[in-house]
Amino acid sequence: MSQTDTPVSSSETLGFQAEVKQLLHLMIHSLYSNKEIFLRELVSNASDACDKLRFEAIDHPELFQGDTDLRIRVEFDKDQRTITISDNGIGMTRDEAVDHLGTIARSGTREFFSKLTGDSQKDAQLIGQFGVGFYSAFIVAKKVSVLSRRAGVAETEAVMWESEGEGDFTVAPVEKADRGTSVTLYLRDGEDEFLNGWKLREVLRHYSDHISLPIQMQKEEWDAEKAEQVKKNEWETVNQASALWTRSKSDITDEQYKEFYKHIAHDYDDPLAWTHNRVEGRSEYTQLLYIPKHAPMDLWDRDGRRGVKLYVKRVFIMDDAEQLLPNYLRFVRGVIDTADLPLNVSREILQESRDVRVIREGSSKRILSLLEDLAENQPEQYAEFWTQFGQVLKEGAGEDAANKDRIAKLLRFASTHGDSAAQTVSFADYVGRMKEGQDKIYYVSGESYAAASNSPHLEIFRKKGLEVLVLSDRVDEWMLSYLRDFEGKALTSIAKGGLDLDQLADEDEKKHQAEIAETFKPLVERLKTALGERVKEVRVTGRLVDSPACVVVDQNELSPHLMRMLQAAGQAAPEVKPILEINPEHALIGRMQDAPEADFNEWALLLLDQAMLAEGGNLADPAAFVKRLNRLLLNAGA
Ligand SMILES: Nc1ncnc2c1ncn2[C@@H]1O[C@H](COP(=O)(O)OP(=O)(O)OP(=O)(O)O)[C@@H](O)[C@H]1O
Repeated sequence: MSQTDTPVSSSETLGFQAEVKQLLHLMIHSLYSNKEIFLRELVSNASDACDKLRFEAIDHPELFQGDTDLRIRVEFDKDQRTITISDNGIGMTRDEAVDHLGTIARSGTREFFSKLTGDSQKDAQLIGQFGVGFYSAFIVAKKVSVLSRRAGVAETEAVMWESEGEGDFTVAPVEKADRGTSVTLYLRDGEDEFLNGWKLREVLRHYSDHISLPIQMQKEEWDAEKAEQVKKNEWETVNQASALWTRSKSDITDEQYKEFYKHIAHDYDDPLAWTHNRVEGRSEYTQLLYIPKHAPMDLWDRDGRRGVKLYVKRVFIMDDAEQLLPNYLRFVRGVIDTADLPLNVSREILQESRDVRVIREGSSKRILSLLEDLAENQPEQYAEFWTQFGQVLKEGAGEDAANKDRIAKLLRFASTHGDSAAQTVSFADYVGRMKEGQDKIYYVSGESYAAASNSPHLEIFRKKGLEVLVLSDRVDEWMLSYLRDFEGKALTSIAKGGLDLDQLADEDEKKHQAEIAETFKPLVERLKTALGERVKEVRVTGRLVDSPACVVVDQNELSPHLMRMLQAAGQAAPEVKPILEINPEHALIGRMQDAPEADFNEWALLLLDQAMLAEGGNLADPAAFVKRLNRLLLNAGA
């Protein structure tokens, strides 16, 4: 080997960030049954380091210093009981080693640690979602040494980072003849199975075959005299060493697709589905896109990591290329490799490029097709997808006008049909169950499933057996402002006034309603006087069965739920006065009519307040409500 590790000055001992200590502990205890993944993680880092160098060298070719054959090497030493993974990639300076190997800079770190339960089985699952990375070396190693020299810096400015994976690590300046990083693992007792060329090759082929760079090991030959494999002074490549996405689909096994996903997505779990296509013609690009099984920790983080890596003619250009997919598909992970962009493309150029627009449209369509296929042919998988990413996909109804109709078909909702909070009903299911004469898709919205599904507005729908979609995700109201109908059937809130159920009522019912309205006119007038400015209108309704009253707003006004959301977000929302609708058939309304004039005002206010509460609203003066309620209860008992 051409590298030395003679310290040229004293070393420094530094402490790990608290989370690193926790992660190390967790990893060693929970991933023990799958320990060979350390090799995948270290090879993956080596490959990323080479990609980074190749990218920096586009503008600074001198960084190569004549050595352009990027490769990864894996060696083992039976006597020392070590395994070394080395690369001639970008390398690290002292500060980079301290930052990258002593802390966890990833977004979502805090959420991750707050979710840990102490139950190692559950935590092992979580750690998979978090991605394990470099620290997985400590699953098999009692000590890890990282010798690294950043491309472009002097031989004397290399760094030696060492740790036993307890609370701290040391860094010392050293010399290193060539650029890149060597990670040496001093194996724990009992891990000798990895000190074997055959075993290492097997693990590499299994987990790292998709790596596009050559992974080399020393050739070995059987020595009959010694009766053992003897290493030769020659390197051989043990993987296919071609970028996976450039291979033809028929040459790639599912296992290879899955391993590649784990490499690029930093996920420990298999993906849910993927799509791999080469587009030729006016624009030329290859896409290999995956849908993960779990939502990443930073899905709702504005600065969260996006998942698509951009390559130009096989050269890695950037992670996180957010222009390649619309925001509502931010959960997709994968690679897009294009021949249409220059190697020195910047994020700014990406933003304006027509070619990028074409890729984005093409990729969105591919993902939507993949989802349609899942929904159609693997409904259980689709349900899994929906639980994890449904809320994000709903954003698409507003964000992607061109694909709005396709997205609408992919949406799933809770509904009164199944009376369950599970979002499993599509618009098509709903339309298929519509009653004769029904031309609208009805929905009710609220802060939670419980609040929405207990809304008094639902009573008449339940009575008539009309299905209503129950919407309670934060994004729903926003989505509804873009999605007004589905295949010509208007999406209609049942909490808005002017609900036209007439077409579904028979003649007798209509007559009955008209008579009642007439009979109760005087009561309505009294209520209007009593409530004054508090309400926009008071009227008799046929939509209630069990409740005495409810509040509604006009069709073109903001729903009370949306208004509360706007207020909670600190936005100015116009004041909307409610319309109070009363159920003349309710016993309480009968009681009111007979109440002495002095009590009538109290009853009126109580009726309005309880209708507001039932609908999920807040009362301006809750204490007054309680006092009034108690007084009337006492009177009733008297
Ligand atoms: N061989 C290497 N060459 C250069 N830098 C490296 C190498 N290995 C690790 N690093 C640096 O250390 C950082 C931390 O590595 P680590 O594997 O823990 O996390 P990651 O690769 O960013 O993400 P993940 O944990 O999901 O794999 C890397 O992002 C990189 O900057």
